[in-house]
Amino acid sequence: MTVQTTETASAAEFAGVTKSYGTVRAVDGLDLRLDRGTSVALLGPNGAGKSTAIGMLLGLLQPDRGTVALLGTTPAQAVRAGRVGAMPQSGRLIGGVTVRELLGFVRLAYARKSRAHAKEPPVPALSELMEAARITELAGRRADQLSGGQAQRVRFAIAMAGAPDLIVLDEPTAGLDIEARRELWAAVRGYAEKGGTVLFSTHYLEEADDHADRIVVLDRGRVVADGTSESIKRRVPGRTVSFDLAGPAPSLDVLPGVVSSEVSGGRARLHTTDSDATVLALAEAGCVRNLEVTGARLEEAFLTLTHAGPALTHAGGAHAEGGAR
Ligand SMILES: Nc1ncnc2c1ncn2[C@@H]1O[C@H](COP(=O)(O)OP(=O)(O)OP(=O)(O)O)[C@@H](O)[C@H]1O
Repeated sequence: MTVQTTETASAAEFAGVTKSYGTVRAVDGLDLRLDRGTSVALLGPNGAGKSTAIGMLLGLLQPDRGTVALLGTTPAQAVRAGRVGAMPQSGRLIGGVTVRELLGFVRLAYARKSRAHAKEPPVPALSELMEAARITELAGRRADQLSGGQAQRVRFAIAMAGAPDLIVLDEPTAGLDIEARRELWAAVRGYAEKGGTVLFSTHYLEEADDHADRIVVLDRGRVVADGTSESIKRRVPGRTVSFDLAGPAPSLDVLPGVVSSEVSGGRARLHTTDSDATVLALAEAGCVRNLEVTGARLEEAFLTLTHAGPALTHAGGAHAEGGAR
């Protein structure tokens, strides 16, 4: 039998976890194991149960059934020991202090704790923390007078202040512009590259594609897909044919193989189960330029796998790839 110490245990583990609010079952029999040193994206349409799962992982909510373990202990113990850093979806930064003062205060609280438990890793220096979160130039600014992107990076620095083994980010880039999103992800990547474990939820599918080693798709509280981005895309049969319309558009939906179509800004995108036949028919119609045939994108896979899409083809049938779950 393998003995799991807190050092060798998985980063997080849900076993048969269920949580309801009244008659709404937000999380429904969740089994999920997150390995250390990985970046995992939690995807799902609104109401899929992502925040509820994260709330239980952080010990903010108690499961009705099942167990949640965090770094080999209970969520409450791991959080109290500063071993997990969290960026919740909402929450204002306190007013009247500068970013440097706020971070200094949080860091000091962790440093005291770290001295009290000599085994824990030392907390990072303030300058190191600000550099890692890309907020050095904000040090003298009032914490309650920052833009959305700046405030998120400060929250990220707060999450990092205790040198955590795991960070949990609940929709970290919601409402941020492209530049602010890029800055935040650069900071998260820096943490992951040093071996940190990251769990994040997002509605931006390209963020999951770009920043996660593994994607877990939830729908109605259940796991409906689990694997790499590539493996999830492969679950959607067929391919996407895109082209610029060069002339009046034919009836795209009736072309051979086509199951759906959309036209936007003069460019058509067809989802087809027989790309060869579709392309031949388009060539005969002679109305296409800049033709491109690609596999399904994560967005198509997501829409197919969850009730957010028109077709509920696989819901309820969890599919795991690799690793222990
Ligand atoms: N405090 C609450 N009281 C009652 N119902 C709740 C509560 N919190 C969540 N729910 C319900 O539980 C379900 C799961 O919600 P949850 O917020 O976990 O989903 P989510 O995937 O995080 O959604 P979103 O992407 O919109 O943030 C939804 O049906 C939601 O309405």
